[in-house]
Amino acid sequence: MRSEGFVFHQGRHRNTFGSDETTMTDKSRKTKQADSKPPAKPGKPKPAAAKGATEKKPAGKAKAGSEPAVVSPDLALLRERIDGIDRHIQELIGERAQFANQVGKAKGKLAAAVDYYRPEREAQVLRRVVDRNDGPLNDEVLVRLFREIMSACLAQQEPLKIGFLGPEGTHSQQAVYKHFGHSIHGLPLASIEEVFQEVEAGNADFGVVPVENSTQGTIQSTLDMFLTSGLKISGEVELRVHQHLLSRSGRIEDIERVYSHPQSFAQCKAWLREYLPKAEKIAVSSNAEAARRARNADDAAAIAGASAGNVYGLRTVAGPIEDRPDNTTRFLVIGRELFTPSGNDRTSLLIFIKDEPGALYNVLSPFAKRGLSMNRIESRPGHTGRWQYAFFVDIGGHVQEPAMREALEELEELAHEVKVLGSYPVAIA
Ligand SMILES: O=C(O)C(=O)C[C@]1(C(=O)O)C=C[C@@H](O)C=C1
Repeated sequence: MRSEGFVFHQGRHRNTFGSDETTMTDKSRKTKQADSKPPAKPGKPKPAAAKGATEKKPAGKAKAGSEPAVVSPDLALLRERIDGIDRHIQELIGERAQFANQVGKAKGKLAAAVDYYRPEREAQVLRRVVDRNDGPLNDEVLVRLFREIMSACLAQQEPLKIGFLGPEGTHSQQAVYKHFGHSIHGLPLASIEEVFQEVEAGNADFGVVPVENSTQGTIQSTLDMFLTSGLKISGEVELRVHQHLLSRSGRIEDIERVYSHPQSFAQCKAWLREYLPKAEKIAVSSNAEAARRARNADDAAAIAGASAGNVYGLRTVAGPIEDRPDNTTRFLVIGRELFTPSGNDRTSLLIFIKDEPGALYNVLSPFAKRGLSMNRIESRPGHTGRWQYAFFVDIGGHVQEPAMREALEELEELAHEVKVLGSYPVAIA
């Protein structure tokens, strides 16, 4: 049970764009994460020391948040350097955008924005960013910045249209921004089913849907959609999910009912038992919907992400309040086509096994034989009537790579039916 790591808040919480959502790659765990810690007390940012310059304390005492009338020469010099670097960065971003435009033209006259999008190339660019990173900024921060640059470069053609489980302020929306950057056109939709439908109909270029949570397990409704949908998985996003208790008044003593999505209630079970054992718990379709309802009464609260609090003007009563501090949700990006290998990919398969002894062992052996690792296996009723189970399996590799291609050919003989749901880059930072 959680005994520390959340704080009760008194004021309206500040916009924490991106700072409450980080990922859980091995590399990121190694680096010190300012943004994966519990909310810190407000403090003055520390500038990184510029090469060859030492910062002396400015003479005279300044009030917090203000500066002495005469700025010290050292401070002025440091700012001059920053100004120069900013000019340089800006020129380079402009130059990059021009080249990205030329790349777009080199692709020929394509029908729509989605045809210019290359997730495998973006993954390669971002992996290089991570490989090059020597600090002081951590991998997540740098990946986020470069994501935004690529997002803006691509949007020169036309912004991508991305469907997600709305309304505004959901963790799904955060996952959209994390994967595609902010230069997109987001389409908040009413259900996961609708996200699939809008991508199938071509009204959205891609959709982002939650598939599993580290605390709560699989989101069955998403997996079940793949049983009948022809859509392909083109990416995955891992999002550190922090839950907050949000209300209009910001006072815990006022709260008699709490709205949230069932998954979020489950993620905060111990906290609720300890601090709000008597409050009525009301399940709704999303956390953002919970926040929307909580804004209408002082005795109501919502469990949701910080961004939902910003969207609906709620105060943070306490947070983060999830029982497990590593609470992470994995989302899938769904689209209409398969993309080429990025060099570090995962393949998701749906395998309908034959109703015979050893069937599961048989269907997995073609991968094991070739050293292809299985990251995940999940069984669901097959919905076919005749065949009892469908297995969702994630394997390391891409369908266009020889070992995977051979394994799939062998598998075709052993399984009742095999559906390739997608081959896509492994989530980055
Ligand atoms: O390399 C490409 O194909 C590009 O279109 C350029 C670029 C980029 O900005 O780096 C932009 C969009 C694509 O999704 C991938 C990369």
